Amino acid sequence: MQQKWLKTTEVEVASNKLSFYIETIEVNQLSPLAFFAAGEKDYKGKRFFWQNREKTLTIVGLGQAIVFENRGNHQRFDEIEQKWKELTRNIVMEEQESQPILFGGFTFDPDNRELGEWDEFPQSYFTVATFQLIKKHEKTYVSIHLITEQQNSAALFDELRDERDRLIHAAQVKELKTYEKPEICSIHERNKDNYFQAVEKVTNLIRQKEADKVVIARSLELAFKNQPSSPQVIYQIMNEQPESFLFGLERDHLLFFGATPERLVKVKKQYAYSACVAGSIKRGKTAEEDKRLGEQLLNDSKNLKEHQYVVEMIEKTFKKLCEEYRVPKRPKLLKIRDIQHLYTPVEGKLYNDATILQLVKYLHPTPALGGVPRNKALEMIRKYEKMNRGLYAGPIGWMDADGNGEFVVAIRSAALIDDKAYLYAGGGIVADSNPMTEYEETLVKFRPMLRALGGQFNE
Ligand SMILES: C=C(O[C@H]1C=CC=C(C(=O)O)[C@@H]1O)C(=O)O
Ligand SMILES: [Mg+2]
Repeated sequence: MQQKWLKTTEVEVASNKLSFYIETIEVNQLSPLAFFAAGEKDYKGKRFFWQNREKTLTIVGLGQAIVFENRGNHQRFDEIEQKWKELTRNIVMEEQESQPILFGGFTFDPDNRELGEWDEFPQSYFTVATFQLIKKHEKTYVSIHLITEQQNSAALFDELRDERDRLIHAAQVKELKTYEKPEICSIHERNKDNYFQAVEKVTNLIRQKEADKVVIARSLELAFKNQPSSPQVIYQIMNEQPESFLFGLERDHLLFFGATPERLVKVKKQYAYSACVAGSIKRGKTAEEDKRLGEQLLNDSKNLKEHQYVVEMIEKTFKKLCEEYRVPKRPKLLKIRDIQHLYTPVEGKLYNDATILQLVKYLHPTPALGGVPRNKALEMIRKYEKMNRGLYAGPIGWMDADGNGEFVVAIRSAALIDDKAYLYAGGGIVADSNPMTEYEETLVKFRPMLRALGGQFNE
């Protein structure tokens, strides 16, 4: 096994008896998915996977050095921020190749009371992995994280080194493994009638000026012949959705995974980057038709309105948190495998004390997932949608000890629980929405997950 030892660090955790031990090595040629799969037996339910859209950063976590969970409604962003700061305050990591990463997600709406597949899930769920792989610009680092009260942990740390070497070896053996698609035995459109009623009701309320925009979603339930595995489905989205951000987050029996085109916010050295992604049309079957559909979308007043609400809200947030920022005047097209969207990137230089989790707190939910006005829209979603979104449409992502990180909006996503999967998709309802068109838009938005899970539809 070729590897280069980089650094072992021990830090005292502020205002606590804990110590945080970190050791990082650089390894040659290691497939992140194979490393994830190497944890199938011992770390299932305690793993995560992340890949950015540019494919310059992949992060895999196996095991949990620490878990931050929050079941309360409010302050959940501040609470995670404070816990992470406390844990990392004494870590000096500037310019390190590989840092400890806090990875996890926030549910869409902590005030939603609908029962279902998310009953066990906390409102925020973040972990630092025991074994963390980072692949950054073709270099791969594997770190061990141990957070413990124990004074003498040398023997324990040696065991972790052996375990790390075992995992790396197992991943190298499995490097080129391919996975079949799962076999579906039934697909059920849950609450389909309710969805049509909700869209109609909300459209009417918008026409009566009760709100400007509300995003209504629905879900599909799939049952499989055999229980699919997490590496099996992540493998599919890696092959099929190269233009999207990919994520997978396990907690006990649940894997939440997806391929989203929508960045909520990225922070790098005090610069913040967000994106307004809202307004949709399908891809064309030929280059010509695709171009025509794109032009149609760029000039469609209903979709432009859907989009504009998002731009206004993100711009307002950047104005508050940035000393300078830039918002293009007109949207562009963002084309991914199944769909094209209106897209406006936003960037700015943060005031010194602004943090990524503050941005997440202010931005979530943008009107691409919630609506305008925000609280009114959330009330209507709770009242008419009649499902619990769980992590769907919530912020999911990572941050490091220096405050850099990236969160995406967890759409084009599904929860896999044993031999069932729940897929989610929604769309922005405005005054001139039509229920059938919105329904058809959700069908297109289900495609990425449906395809990955072995579903059939006419391409
Ligand atoms: C709510 C979803 O998409 C949002 C993001 C992009 C375009 C959207 C739209 O055109 O309605 C939605 O606002 C979803 O995919 O489930
Ligand atoms: Mg739409």
